[in-house]
Amino acid sequence: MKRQDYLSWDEYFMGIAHLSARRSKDPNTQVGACIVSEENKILSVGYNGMPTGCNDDDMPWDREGEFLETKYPFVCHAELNAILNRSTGSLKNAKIYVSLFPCNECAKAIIQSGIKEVIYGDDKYADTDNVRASKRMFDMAGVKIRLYKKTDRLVRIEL
Ligand SMILES: O=c1[nH]c(=O)n([C@H]2C[C@H](O)[C@@H](COP(=O)(O)O)O2)cc1CO
Ligand SMILES: [Zn+2]
Repeated sequence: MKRQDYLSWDEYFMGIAHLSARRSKDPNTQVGACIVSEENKILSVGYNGMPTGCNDDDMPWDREGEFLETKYPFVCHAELNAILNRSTGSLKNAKIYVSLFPCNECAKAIIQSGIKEVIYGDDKYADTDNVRASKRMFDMAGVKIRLYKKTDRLVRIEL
């Protein structure tokens, strides 16, 4: 008989999103994204980080202060990185697993790339206009949004 406790597709892809987030240097919020095709094949992954060539150690990671002294104008979001990391082929009808609900800028990129479903783990910024704008655009564009349902399964990987 086959194993019964194998990971579901949702657990597998959300797990990869969370593992990718562990690469993030952001001291406050680590975000990971995993894009998969309609056939559940992984197309791309990403996490939030500074643009290529912009040294992590020379960039600010603060949340407050002078705008140019914070991370906000510089950091590349996990979803955008995952979209841009896809070297060839289209993302039409793909799904994106993200540990955090996408901001409005990422929502635009998600819609324009042809992604049709967003499965998110956390929505801690739900009360912001940013996220309200995302939801409005997803709704109008016919992009399905779905909260990832936690299974309480713990996966321990020895590294
Ligand atoms: O959808 C997202 N994707 C994403 O990668 N991020 C990144 C940008 C920042 O590095 C960090 C948010 O930082 P903070 O929670 O401290 O404001 O998460 C943030 C959001 C939501 O705004
Ligand atoms: Zn974003």
